[in-house]
Amino acid sequence: MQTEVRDAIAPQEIERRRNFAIISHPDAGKTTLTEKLLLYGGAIQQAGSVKARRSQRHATSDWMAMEQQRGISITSTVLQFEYQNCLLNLLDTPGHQDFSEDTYRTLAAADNAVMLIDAAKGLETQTRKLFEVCRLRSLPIFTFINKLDRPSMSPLELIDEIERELGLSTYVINWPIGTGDQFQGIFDRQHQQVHLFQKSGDHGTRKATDTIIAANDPRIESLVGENLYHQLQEELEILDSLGPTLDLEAVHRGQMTPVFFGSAMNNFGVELFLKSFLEYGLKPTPHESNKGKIDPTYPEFSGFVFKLQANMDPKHRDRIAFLRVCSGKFEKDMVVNHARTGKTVRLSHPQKLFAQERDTVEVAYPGDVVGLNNPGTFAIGDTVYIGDKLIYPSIPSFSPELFAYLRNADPTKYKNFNKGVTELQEEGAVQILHSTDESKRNPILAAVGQLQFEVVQFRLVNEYGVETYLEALPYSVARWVTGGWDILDKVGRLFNTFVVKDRWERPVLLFKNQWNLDQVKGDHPELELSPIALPPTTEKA
Ligand SMILES: Nc1nc2c(ncn2[C@@H]2O[C@H](COP(=O)(O)OP(=O)(O)OP(=O)(O)O)[C@@H](O)[C@H]2O)c(=O)[nH]1
Repeated sequence: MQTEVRDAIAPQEIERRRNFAIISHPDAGKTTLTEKLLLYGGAIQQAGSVKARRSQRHATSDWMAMEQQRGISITSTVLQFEYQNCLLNLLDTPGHQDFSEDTYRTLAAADNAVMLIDAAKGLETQTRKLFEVCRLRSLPIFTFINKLDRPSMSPLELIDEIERELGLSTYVINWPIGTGDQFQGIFDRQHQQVHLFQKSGDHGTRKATDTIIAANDPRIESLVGENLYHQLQEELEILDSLGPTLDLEAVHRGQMTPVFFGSAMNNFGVELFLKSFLEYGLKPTPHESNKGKIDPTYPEFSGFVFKLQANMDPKHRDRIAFLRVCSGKFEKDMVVNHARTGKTVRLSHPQKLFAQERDTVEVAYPGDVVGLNNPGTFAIGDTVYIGDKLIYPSIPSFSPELFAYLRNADPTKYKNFNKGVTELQEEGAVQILHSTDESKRNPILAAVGQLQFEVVQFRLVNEYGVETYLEALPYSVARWVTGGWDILDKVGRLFNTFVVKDRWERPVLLFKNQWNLDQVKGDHPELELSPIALPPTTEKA
């Protein structure tokens, strides 16, 4: 075990970092907003290049050819960029909702979430689901309501929906003046300024310079039109009288969300959002561990793995573990302790995962994410540390919604089949359950979306040389039995329920629908059922 105590890291390296993930429903504009943020950060010269780089990479990738065929993104990266001397880490997640398990895990490594909403649609299913995951972690949420240049719901209605349905209080930082064809700009309540909207002729591929005028400038009425001007005055009065003041502590506890309006495509409202996010967003936060909260200023290096990904570069058949740095300074080639195995590991070839480009990382600080070479060393949730033994909490699995037996088409390849299934399970590509009937050996794939199945089958052929077929099971809800097998034995037979076991041999109940689940809950109030599962704690230090 390494005993050398390192120097405390420069506090400004922690102070200037902000780490966040974007949660949204497909099509709300996540890619567009990401590109605009990178544009302001100077990480790219022209919006559109992230997508372009992605597709270049697709051309050289094999299993990710699926992404290209379907025009979806399965992989995720971490985009690091600087703005006004702050360093932002955007934990980018797959766009497609079938891969939301991946997003759930990524949220475990995020300090802040940006909730992106399409102004015409309001809250949508995927956003609600991801919001629930953020709530579990009490993540601060910054809301950006997008596409104001298109016909939208009323802004007051949008705010009301967030408050009512998510139980989140709102504080409006900027307010739209008109929407759709009538969209004239936004009112910045904090600086008492109006930013006039100009449609960007080039789809906002370059940075925009807003025309800003002071709120008391007499020209505003004529610039935005008499009707909208009066409407704005009325709405601002409503906001002033109803809305609470910005309570930063409540924001940081995830109970109040600062709200911004804009149009990512037109680069409008994006910079104002970015500036406020830097001001109010949480800096790298302390993380719970077996030794209590570990502050980012703790001088020893520590971090945890939140995601694994294989074959990002098919030429090398590589496997990457995404490590979130929690404390101390990460240095290339450092030797660290691996909490789960008790072994020491040299962290060689660390990578920065900007879009699809890889750069070697020499140093990294709390809030950063580093890509580590992973020839099977790391599993999701693993802690690495220097100094006193630390263990960060495991990363939960969420209820899958689709289930199918996976059958091996060629029994002579059973070894490859088993290896492939085990490795894909460890990587978190899919959850695996098993029937309690020993004669039924085939694993049950359990996923959030159909495409997860397809990726597993595709990769089993491409990486393990095994053809498989699926036999769908008619269930849509899974619940872990908190009390284990004993309580289940006491309860006796359950109707309309399929009892299976997870990879740790714990009981899981599958239901056809919510109604069946509610019925079982009603009939057996003594059964404690959980939609979330944590790996069993193998060790306490
Ligand atoms: N009118 C208008 N269109 C927008 C705006 N922002 C994004 N869009 C369009 O909305 C569509 C979806 O945007 P994307 O950025 O691809 O959305 P996404 O959320 O990344 O989508 P997924 O990849 O499916 O998750 C695209 O056609 C964008 O051009 C906006 O401010 N105004």
